[in-house]
Amino acid sequence: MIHRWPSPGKLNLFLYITGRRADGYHLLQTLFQFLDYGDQLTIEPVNTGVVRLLTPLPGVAAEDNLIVRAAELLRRHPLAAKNKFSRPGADIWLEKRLPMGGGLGGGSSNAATVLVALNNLWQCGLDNMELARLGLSLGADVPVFVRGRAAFAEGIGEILTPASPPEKWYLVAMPPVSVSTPVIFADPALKRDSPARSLETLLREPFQNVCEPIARKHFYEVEQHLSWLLEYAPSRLTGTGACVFAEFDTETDARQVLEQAPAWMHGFVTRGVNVSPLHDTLAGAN
Ligand SMILES: C[C@@](CO)(OP(=O)(O)O)[C@H](O)COP(=O)(O)OP(=O)(O)OC[C@H]1O[C@@H](n2ccc(N)nc2=O)[C@H](O)[C@@H]1O
Ligand SMILES: Nc1ncnc2c1ncn2[C@@H]1O[C@H](COP(=O)(O)OP(=O)(O)O)[C@@H](O)[C@H]1O
Repeated sequence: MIHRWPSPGKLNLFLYITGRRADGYHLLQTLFQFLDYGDQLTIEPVNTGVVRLLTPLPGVAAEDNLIVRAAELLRRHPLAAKNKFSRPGADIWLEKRLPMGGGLGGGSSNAATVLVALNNLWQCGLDNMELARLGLSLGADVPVFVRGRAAFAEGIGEILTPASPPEKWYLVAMPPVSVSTPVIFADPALKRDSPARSLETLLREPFQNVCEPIARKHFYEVEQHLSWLLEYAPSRLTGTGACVFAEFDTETDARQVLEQAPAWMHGFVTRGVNVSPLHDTLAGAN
């Protein structure tokens, strides 16, 4: 049986850095919301003991692909041995819509979708907490996608408090550059001393992303896209970039601005959602 699973994008509605851990990782305070837009994974569970990704991503070796790494992690988990297949394996196809290095969390979301979907299809019986813990070893943003609730994240992204920000409409613009997260985090000018504040306080203040001035400085395309959007609506960088988003109260308003966009700007309009489309699918599968 072949199954289709959504792998949604995310936005960081705000992002502050409050310090660093001893290992150099940055301590964040960020608000995650999902997008009703993203990649699609088609998964066929098979009893071969082999995980295959049949749609390679240019520039990413299969063994480095977060889809394969997530599936292997679950396959080797002691509890996965108890699953319905004697030799759990999977054939996986990816329809990629989220730009890589876009700050929309595509790779992390792909990993989370594989963990949640294969846990269901192989009937491993791991709970979301255990899947999120497994996911954290693949990337800081995997746990929020596994848990599937909009959340205020602290630590390096793994301390999650569910949140319910307004579900606005967004015009997400995709500058044609891939921003590597370490490039932004390595810049000495990055503001790393924001005071740690409560979610209530942060929700009352104007939302900011401290990575934005760094991404604008390093990448002309980010500067160009953000400057254009700011003429029409409140707009910010997501994550460490490259994507930027403008927020609107209605879909019509967002679409009107996209229609006026210059030829060099590519983007899409979608709604922010506080429950991940992945979890809507999971609820339907059970
Ligand atoms: C900062 C965020 C906000 O969403 O940026 P985006 O990647 O979404 O743009 C993410 O948490 C990023 O998560 P992710 O992209 O998975 O980063 P990882 O692969 O875990 O880490 C890549 C590298 O970034 C640096 N890094 C990452 C996360 C963090 N809190 N502090 C760091 O200093 C480390 O040098 C690490 O080796
Ligand atoms: N399945 C995958 N989808 C996207 N990127 C992946 C995947 N597997 C590994 N990667 C690597 O992870 C990097 C970050 O990708 P992505 O999560 O899309 O960006 P971001 O973290 O900026 O949102 C990519 O540049 C790529 O090298």
